[in-house]
Amino acid sequence: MRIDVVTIFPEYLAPLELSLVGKARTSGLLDLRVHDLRTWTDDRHRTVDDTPFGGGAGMVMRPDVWGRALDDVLTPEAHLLVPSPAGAPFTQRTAETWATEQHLVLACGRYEGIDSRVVEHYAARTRVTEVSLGDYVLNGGEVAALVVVEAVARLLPGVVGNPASLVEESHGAAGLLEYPVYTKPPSWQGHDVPEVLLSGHHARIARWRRDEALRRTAARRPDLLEALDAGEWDRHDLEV
Ligand SMILES: N#Cc1c(-c2ccc3cc[nH]c3c2)n[nH]c1N
Repeated sequence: MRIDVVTIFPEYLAPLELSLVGKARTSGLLDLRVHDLRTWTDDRHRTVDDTPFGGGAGMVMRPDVWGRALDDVLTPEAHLLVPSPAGAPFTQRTAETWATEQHLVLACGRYEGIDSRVVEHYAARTRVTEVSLGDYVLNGGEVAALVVVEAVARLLPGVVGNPASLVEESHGAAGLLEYPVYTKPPSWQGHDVPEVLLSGHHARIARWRRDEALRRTAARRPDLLEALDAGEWDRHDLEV
C-alpha cells in the first residue's frame, strides 16, 4: 500500500518512522511518502494561506497551492482523505476498509482549513472523504494523519507479528471492548490475577474473557451493545 501525506509540518509525521509502521516502511509493506505543501508554493515567501472571503478570524489555505500538490501526488486509484472536524467519524471499520485500498492520500489542513473548492474539485475526479477523529477541535490534520496511518498500516498483512492479536481487540469483529489483561507476577501490591486465568481451563478462560468484554462494554460503551444483534447475547450474561 502507498500512503501520501501532504502537510506544512512534515516533521509532525516523524513518529511514523518508529516501531511497527517504521518496520513496515523499511520492509516495503508500506510505501509512506510525506510531502511539504510549501514545495508547491509560487512566491518567495512560500505562502500557503490567505484571508477568508466573507471575513472572520484566521486564514484559509489556498486552493491553487493544494491543487498543484494534489495534481502531483494523486494517482487514478487514489482515495483522497481530508481530516476535518466536519468529517465522517473514523472508526475501526473505516480502518479495515481503507486497509484494502491501493493508495491513500492525506491532505492535512491548518489554520481555518483548506478552501472548500479543493474537495469539490477532486470529488469530481476521484474518491474523496472528509474524516474526523472525534468531537473535539485540533489545530490541524496531522494528528489525524498519524492516527489513520497507524490504524490502517497495522492491519496490512505482515505488519503485526501475530495476526491473532488483531482478533480480540477493542472494537474488533465482535464489536466489544477488549477484556482486562494480566501478566506475572500472579500477585502484585495485594492485587491477585483472577484465578480462572491461572486454571489452564481454556473454555472457562474464554468464557470469562467474553463476560468481561461484555461487562466492560455495557459499563463504558452501551452504545456499542445497541449496535449488536440482540440475539447474539443475553443481558442476563452480565448478571453476577
Ligand atoms: N480530523 C480531524 C479533526 C480536526 C481538524 C482537522 C483538520 C484541521 C485543519 C485545521 N483545523 C483542523 C482540525 N479537529 N478535530 C478533529 N477530529
